Amino acid sequence: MPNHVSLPDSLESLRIMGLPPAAYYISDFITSDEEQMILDRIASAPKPRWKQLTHRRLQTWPSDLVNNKLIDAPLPAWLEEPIVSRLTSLRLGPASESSNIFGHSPHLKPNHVLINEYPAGVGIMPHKDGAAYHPVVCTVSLGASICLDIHKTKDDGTLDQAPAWRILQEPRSLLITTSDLYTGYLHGIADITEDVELSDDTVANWTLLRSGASFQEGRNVRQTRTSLTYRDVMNVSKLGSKLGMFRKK
Ligand SMILES: O=C(O)CCC(=O)C(=O)O
Ligand SMILES: [Fe+2]
Repeated sequence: MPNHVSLPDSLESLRIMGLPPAAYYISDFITSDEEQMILDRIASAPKPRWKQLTHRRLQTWPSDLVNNKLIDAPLPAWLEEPIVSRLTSLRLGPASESSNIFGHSPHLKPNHVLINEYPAGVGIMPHKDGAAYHPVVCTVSLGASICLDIHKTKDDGTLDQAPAWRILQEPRSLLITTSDLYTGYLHGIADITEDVELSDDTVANWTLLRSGASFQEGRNVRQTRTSLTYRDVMNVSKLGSKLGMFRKK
């Protein structure tokens, strides 16, 4: 297992073809050591950090949004490095003047991380991420592989239950979804214990996988998979720091 990563000069070669614009997949974005370090930090977070839903749990860093607003606060060091500097080093095109993926976002880098833990058999309902975030979403997967389903809406506005595309996310990978794919479609994860019929024909990012061959008979038996979703919350309130100032007086 390599203990370093080599990132491409441009994301263009890692674009997931056949999807609406645009999504990119990097199979080896962090090392196994980095993956384990982050999983350890997540596991050692104080219990009140977890928000327990019916079937899964999550953490939000630096905090929950209130009315789509983030109270200004830094991310903890273990979520900032090495991931954020790697994310902001990724360029969309080959030219040196080409923008990095957060080059048009309000804070020029992600300021918020959602940590979702999915036990086998548990997913997330198809949804859109909504208006709070700049439309660039970076998802780092930890622990195990899982399929993300992309859904269309039907002409009457209701959800098309059958996914239009599937993206397979391996542990230590990065998936970037932007623009139309972010705003015009829904994404979700099925509540199943096994992803099946995985192949070049059914998985949009098959040729970009670390190891398509490891999914024997096209199957991925689900294990606990944790994701880090990095986004830039557009509206940031300085309220927290102002309160801090008042307290000092
Ligand atoms: O865990 C994932 O890959 C998706 C999470 C997600 O869609 C969300 O939290 O909005
Ligand atoms: Fe989402």
